[in-house]
Amino acid sequence: MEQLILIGCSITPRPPPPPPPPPKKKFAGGNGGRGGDVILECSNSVWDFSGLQHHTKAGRGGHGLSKNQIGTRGSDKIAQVPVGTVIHRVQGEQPSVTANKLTRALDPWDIPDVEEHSAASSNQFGNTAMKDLGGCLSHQPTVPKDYNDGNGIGSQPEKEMYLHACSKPGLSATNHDANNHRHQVEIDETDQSEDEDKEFWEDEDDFDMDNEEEEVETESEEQDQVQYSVAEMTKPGQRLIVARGGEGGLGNAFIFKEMRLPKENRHEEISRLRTGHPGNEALLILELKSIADVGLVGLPNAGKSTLLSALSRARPEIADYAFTTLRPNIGSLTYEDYFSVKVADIPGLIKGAHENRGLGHAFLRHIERTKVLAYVLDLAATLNGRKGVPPWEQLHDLAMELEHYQEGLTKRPSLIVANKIDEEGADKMYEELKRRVQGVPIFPICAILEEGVPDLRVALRNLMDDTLDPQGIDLSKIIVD
Ligand SMILES: Nc1nc2c(ncn2[C@@H]2O[C@H](COP(=O)(O)OP(=O)(O)OP(=O)(O)O)[C@@H](O)[C@H]2O)c(=O)[nH]1
Repeated sequence: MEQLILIGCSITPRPPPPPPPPPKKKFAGGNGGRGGDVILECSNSVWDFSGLQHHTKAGRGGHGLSKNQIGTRGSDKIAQVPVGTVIHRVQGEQPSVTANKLTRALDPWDIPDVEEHSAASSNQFGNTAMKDLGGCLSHQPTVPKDYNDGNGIGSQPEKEMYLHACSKPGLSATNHDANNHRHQVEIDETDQSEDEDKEFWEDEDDFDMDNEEEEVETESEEQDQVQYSVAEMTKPGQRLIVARGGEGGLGNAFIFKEMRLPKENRHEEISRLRTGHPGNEALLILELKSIADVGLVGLPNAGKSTLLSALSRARPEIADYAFTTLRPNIGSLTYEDYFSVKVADIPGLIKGAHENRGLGHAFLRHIERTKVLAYVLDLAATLNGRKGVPPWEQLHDLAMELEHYQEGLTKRPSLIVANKIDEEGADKMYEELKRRVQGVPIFPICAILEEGVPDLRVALRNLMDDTLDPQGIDLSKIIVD
C-alpha cells in the first residue's frame, strides 16, 4: 500500500522588519552668556558727573547657541567718575571690588575750617543739595538723617547724583533648540521663558529716576536704608563693580544631560532653569568729595590767606613768614542768586613740591579735587631789595610743579591773581606780567585792602559757570628769562 505522505507547507510571509527606533533626541542647546558688569572707574580726566547716565546698564549676555555653545558674555559698562567720588548705597549689593580702603586716617583735608560768607544762604543750598542724602557728609559712615549744619563740604547740587546700575543675563539656547531642532524637545513649543524674560526687563526699563511721585513715597524709606560711604574712589584707574551681571540660563544640553528633573512640575522647572538669573541692580548716590571749587595756589607768602579772608569770611592765620598755612582753609563765598563757591587756600607750593619737598604731596593731591585754579602771584616779591622770584617765574614754577605732579592739572580753568598791587613799583611788574603771560585773565588786586576783589569774585563765578570756554595755563606762553 502506498502511502501518500503529504507534506504540506504553508508559506507564511516574513513579517516586515520593525521600523527603526526614532533617532535619539539630541540636546545641544548651550547655556546663555553672563550679563556684563556695571563698573565705576576712577579717572582724573573727568571732574564731575555730567557724563554719567542716571540709569546705567551693562550689556546683556548672548543667547546660548546650538552645538552646546555658550552665549557670549555681555559687555561691561564702565562709567568714569572723578577722583574723590564717594559712594552711598541706597539699594543693592555691596560694591564688590574695593581697591582702596576708605580714608579714615585723619588728614588735614578731612576737617577743613569752613567759614560761610553767608550762613543763611549756605543753609538753603545745603538743604537743596543734601535732600536726598539725608544731609550726609561723605567721610562719615553713619550720619544722622537730619544732619545739616550748613557747613557740609561738597554741597553743590551737581556734586551728587543717583546712579541706577543693572545688567541682564543671556537666555539659554532654548530657541535654537526650538527653531532648529523642533522635534527634539516638545516642551519648547510651550516655553514662554523668553517672553517672560522680556516682560521682566521691559518693566525694569520703565524705571524712571525722574518719577517724582515715586521718589516722594520712597524718600523717607531710602533715607533709613542709605548706607553712607560704602566706598571711595581715590585713585585714577581704581575700579569698582557696582552691579554684577546675572548668570545665563541653562541650555538643554546641560539640563537634559546633567540634571535629573522630577516628573512633577518638570516643565516649570525646565523653564525656570533656562531663564537665568537677573543681574544685580544697585541704586547708589554718588557724591563728589571735592575739597573746594576754587583752589588758591601760590608760592609761600604770596597772600593767599589774606585773599581768602577778603573773598569770604574765613579768618585764616596770616603772617609774613612762609608756610603760615599748614592746613588748608576753606572759605565760602555766596553770590546774590545764592550760588555758592568754596575756595581753598592751598598751603605754599615751592619748587620740588612734587618730589615731596616743603609740604609736598599732602596738599598737591588735593589740588586734583578743585575745579578752578587761581594762581596767586606776589607782584612785590622782587621789589624794594627783596630777593624773591618775579611773578612770571612764580607762575612758571607753580605750573611746572602741578604738571610734574599730574600731567594736565594746569589745563583746569584758571585765572591769575596779581597781588600786592599797592606796593611801590608793583604796577610796572603788573604790566610786565601781562606782556609775559598770555591766554589767561590776570586780575590786579590788593588783598589786604580788598581792592580788585569784587571783579575777582565775578571772574571766579564765570569760571565756575563754565560758559566762557575757560582756559588753563599754557607753559609755552609764559616768557621767562
Ligand atoms: N602789601 C601787601 N601785603 C600783602 C597783601 N596781601 C598779603 N600781604 C602780606 O603778605 C604776607 C603773607 O600773606 P599770607 O596771606 O599769609 O600769605 P600766604 O600766601 O597765605 O602764605 P603761606 O601761608 O606761607 O602760604 C602777610 O604779611 C600779608 O600781610 C597785599 O595785598 N599787599
